[in-house]
Amino acid sequence: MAAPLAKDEEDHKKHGEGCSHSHFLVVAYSMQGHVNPARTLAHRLAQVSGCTATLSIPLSGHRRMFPSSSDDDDKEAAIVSDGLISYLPFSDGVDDGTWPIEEEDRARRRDANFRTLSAIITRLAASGGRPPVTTVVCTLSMPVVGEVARAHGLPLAIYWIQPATVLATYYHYFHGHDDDELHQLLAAGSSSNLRSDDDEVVVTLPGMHRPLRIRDMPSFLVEEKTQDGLSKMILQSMRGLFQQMDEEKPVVLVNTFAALEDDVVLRAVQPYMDVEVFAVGPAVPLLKKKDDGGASEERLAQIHLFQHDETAAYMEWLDEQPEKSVVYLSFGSLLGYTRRQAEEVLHGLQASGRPYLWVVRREGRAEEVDDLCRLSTAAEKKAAGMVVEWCDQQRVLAHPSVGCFVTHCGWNSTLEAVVSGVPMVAVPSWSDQPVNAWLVEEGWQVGVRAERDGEGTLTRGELARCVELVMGAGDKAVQVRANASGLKQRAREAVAAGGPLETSLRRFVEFMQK
Ligand SMILES: O=c1ccn([C@@H]2O[C@H](COP(=O)(O)OP(=O)(O)O[C@H]3O[C@H](CO)[C@@H](O)[C@H](O)[C@H]3O)[C@@H](O)[C@H]2O)c(=O)[nH]1
Repeated sequence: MAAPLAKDEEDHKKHGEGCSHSHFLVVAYSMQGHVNPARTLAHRLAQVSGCTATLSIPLSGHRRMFPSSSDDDDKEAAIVSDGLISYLPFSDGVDDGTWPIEEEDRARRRDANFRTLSAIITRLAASGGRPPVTTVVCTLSMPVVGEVARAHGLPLAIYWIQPATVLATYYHYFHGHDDDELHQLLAAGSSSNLRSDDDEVVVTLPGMHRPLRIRDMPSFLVEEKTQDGLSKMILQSMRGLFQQMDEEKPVVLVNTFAALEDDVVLRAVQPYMDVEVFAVGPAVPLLKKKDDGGASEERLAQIHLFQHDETAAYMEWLDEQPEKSVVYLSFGSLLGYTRRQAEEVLHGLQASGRPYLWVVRREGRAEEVDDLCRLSTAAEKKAAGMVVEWCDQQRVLAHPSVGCFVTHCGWNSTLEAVVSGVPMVAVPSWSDQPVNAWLVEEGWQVGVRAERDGEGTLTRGELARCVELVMGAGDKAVQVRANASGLKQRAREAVAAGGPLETSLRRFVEFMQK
């Protein structure tokens, strides 16, 4: 997918030098859950008339996306294009995908990130074929991106790639006073007489009409006193992001759409945050199918940061399964399995009596889990299920044989299931996932939340019970499936040509041109 005539160059020529042209530099971390929505946003912006977009992620991830791209340290990275947007990496000077722990290392890498991101803006301004960058879009919290934008005198937009409900929760948490209801609840939750699974203890955040329980809150807030180093670091960086929003008032783009969270954006976010908020989701490219009707978007091949299990022939296997019969299970791109959890999942899937497709990434897999996966893929089990290391999840969820998604409720996975109308069994783990599970179960009623046991494991019995609850013949299952297909329809209306997503993106572009 190497360089030359890209749509953005053509566009630039077409619009001529004097004409107002927007070039969005979208910056994201090298994580699948960040790259996917960032790339989709960049693609959609590039399709707005007079717009160009470039996606920039750390070099470590860029190399995984484009294995054949230049790897020579002395040379400038080649600009890659997929015909719609360009890709140019930035570098932390180490480029091995690790996170810096030591203060000194962190400062060094931050300097390198600043220099190389800044160089991208300079380079794009100098390259004749492309218009200069006019807006920098930063995915969640990346403080250095704001600094670079400031240094170049460019406006910054924050791209919130989680639900508006999570945005509202953090906002009210960081803006709470000591006597604030939310703070009292969380403080009480971490003391001995209240447990985080206590259903009686609820809080209604300003502007939200449904109450949240402690267990529905983002994990970083609930565990503030007990959390590990990584969670502390993430909460700290979220705090910084909200401070930045208070001080600089950047535009905020949210990966959501009206049918999911209109009331939250209007009542719990917009009146409090005092910034322009644009709903630009769902950031899930639609697969073009014959019966897609109004959906005009064509999906460019998904880019994966993980080795794609091409040999597993899982799509062919899905073709052989009856309609809506398969349980698809994946816990996203970050979580791993303990031996016990893998055993419980395997037996739970088998006990469900339905065909299953299970993703167990090699990375983060306990060694002993390997045998289990071999066991599950052995010939005699093949009719029952398949285990793959990584799949094209968006294609899997769009496959007619898939009847249920057992998910950790990463926001991308959740939206992908919504867009495909697949009912969910929610097994949230950390970060925004408990909130997302609450939206699935209580908000839109398109799935059920599974309970973990005292050790935090999803047991085989619970898994089989929940799968039956959404795939079986009971009233609840029938209702959940009807809701899921209704929401799919509304997601399609949101992204249809001339629909609310297009309007919102155009309004955002116009706002940035003022
Ligand atoms: O075999 C697989 C498994 C996953 N995916 C894709 O990987 C992405 C995973 O994203 P997500 O579902 O959001 O999960 P995480 O990778 O865990 O994402 C992190 O980032 C998200 C966005 O901030 C948060 O919502 C999550 O809680 C956080 O864990 C999705 O687009 C999937 O389609 C594949 O393509 N193939």
